[in-house]
Amino acid sequence: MKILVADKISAKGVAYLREQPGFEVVEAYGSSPEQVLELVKDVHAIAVRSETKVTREVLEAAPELKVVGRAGVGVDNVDVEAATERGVVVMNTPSGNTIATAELTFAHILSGARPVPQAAASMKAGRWDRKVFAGVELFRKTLGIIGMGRIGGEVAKRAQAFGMQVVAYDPYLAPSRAKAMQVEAVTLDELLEKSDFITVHMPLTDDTKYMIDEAALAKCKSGVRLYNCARGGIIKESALIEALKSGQVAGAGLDVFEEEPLANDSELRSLSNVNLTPHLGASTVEAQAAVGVEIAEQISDVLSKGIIRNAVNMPSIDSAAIKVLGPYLDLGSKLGTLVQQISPNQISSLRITYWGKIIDLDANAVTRSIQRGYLRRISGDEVNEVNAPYLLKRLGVEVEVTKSNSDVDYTELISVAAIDGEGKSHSVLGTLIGKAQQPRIVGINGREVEVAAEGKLLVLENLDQPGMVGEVGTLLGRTGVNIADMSLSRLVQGETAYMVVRVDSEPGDEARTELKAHPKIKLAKFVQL
Ligand SMILES: NC(=O)C1=CN([C@@H]2O[C@H](COP(=O)(O)OP(=O)(O)OC[C@H]3O[C@@H](n4cnc5c(N)ncnc54)[C@H](O)[C@@H]3O)[C@@H](O)[C@H]2O)C=CC1
Ligand SMILES: O=C(O)C(=O)COP(=O)(O)O
Repeated sequence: MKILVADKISAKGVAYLREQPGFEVVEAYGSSPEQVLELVKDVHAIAVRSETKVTREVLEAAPELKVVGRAGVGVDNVDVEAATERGVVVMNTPSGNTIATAELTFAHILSGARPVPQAAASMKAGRWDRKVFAGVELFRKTLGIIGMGRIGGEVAKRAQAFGMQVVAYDPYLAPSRAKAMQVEAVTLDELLEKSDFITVHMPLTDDTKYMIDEAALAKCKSGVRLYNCARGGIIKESALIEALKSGQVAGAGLDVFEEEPLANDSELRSLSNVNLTPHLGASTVEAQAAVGVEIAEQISDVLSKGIIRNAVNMPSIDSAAIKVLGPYLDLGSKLGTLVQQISPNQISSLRITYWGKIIDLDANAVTRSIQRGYLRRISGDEVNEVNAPYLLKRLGVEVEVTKSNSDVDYTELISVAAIDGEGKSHSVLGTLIGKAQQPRIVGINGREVEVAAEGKLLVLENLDQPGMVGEVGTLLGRTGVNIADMSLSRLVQGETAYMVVRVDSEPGDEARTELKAHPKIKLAKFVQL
């Protein structure tokens, strides 16, 4: 397995990757986009920070790629949509640099209140300017935090230690968390009107882009101080520059920019009331050691064990969960494959129902397995749990999931029904049997059957008449196909019955043609699980 470390991650992280048996590690920092295209052509994993851009083009140039690991939080340098389409897991290390970024934010807040960088520069220049560099106190001032996630929360604690009043705007903030953090949850407008200092801590999205623009700045107190250690573009730079010049904003501290690296001639560089750092939030020894090792372990787990943690494009399953879910994932994948083979090529939806123990587990992962199983014969190797939902959506197939607590005859039961264009349902039912949790098919199209969900199956719907089992047995025997197991079922005597025959080898053309042409057999499908 080849891993490209495209941005500088900690030496410990790289060493961890090198120690893994069968791993080849290539370190290539500061490569041009053209060089990246060349470097990725045979890699299975790419480790990045925020510098290397993993674009759609890069993903297309990497046919072997399984995982992109971001040693840090923001994945804005990765085309997550394109990765998802291609079944590439994108993962980050969400908490390793929280404290580092909260502390840098505080360094900026303090440097905005007390002009330490400017005073220090003046001292270095040989001056003693005591009057020029007076500041303001944080004590009893109001800090507005926009985005109360991991970093916002740590900034709040530090602000409280300084005796600041904290107000927060975060549309997804649970009232209980606001209460626990002793912050006042307010609307964005209230925050803008009340705050002496404002800091932003959320990702750059369509909703957050230019959240602080001319109109928002006009709502702020005159002399407000603003900080952005999250993502460039949350505060509109052109509006901020004007407000810094007019004095509406007394000072600003920026670690991130609309374009990085910041242009040499950016006006921000020449304003005396703004402090700039070159995207240093996560740049502490501790944070880099943490995220470097974390991403190395996560990449290794995906490649060697199939364990996915902190994925941003699929639900994560850790090793403990995999132990419990493993048999369900296997059953789900088989039910998906089976239902696809007994239904028409074009369906409009997949209806999945869970009963029993499974409803208390993370059924999301099982749903993805069913989707992957359904697509196995349609999309081949291209499909996995990451892109299965996307690929089904692209085919126009809706997926409906129901968890039912009604009584059933099994400890757990999964039903997968493919609904065709005419609304007709083609369904399979499966369960896990015994201590070994063996997957079993216990129903097909509303008929009870009982057959191990493995190997080669012949699914037959025949007229319920004497001698059918014998006829099928003779036909298969004559064409050299041995029967391993068989299950019979019917709804009403005299109507059609279902026969599920587990066979040791695939019936040849002769047997298939005969079965299909048989006047008493309405459906004959050979299914490989
Ligand atoms: N400067 C640097 O080097 C670093 C920057 N970051 C950036 O800091 C940001 C925050 O990171 P974390 O706290 O770890 O993320 P997080 O996911 O823990 O928190 C983000 C918060 O933003 C909130 N949010 C989302 N949309 C919002 C909206 N429209 N308005 C207000 N709040 C909204 C979410 O509810 C969440 O609570 C990310 O953009 C991350 O990339 C993170 C680490 C280092
Ligand atoms: O983790 C993040 O979101 C960061 O912005 C840190 O970026 P970096 O790894 O220092 O290039």
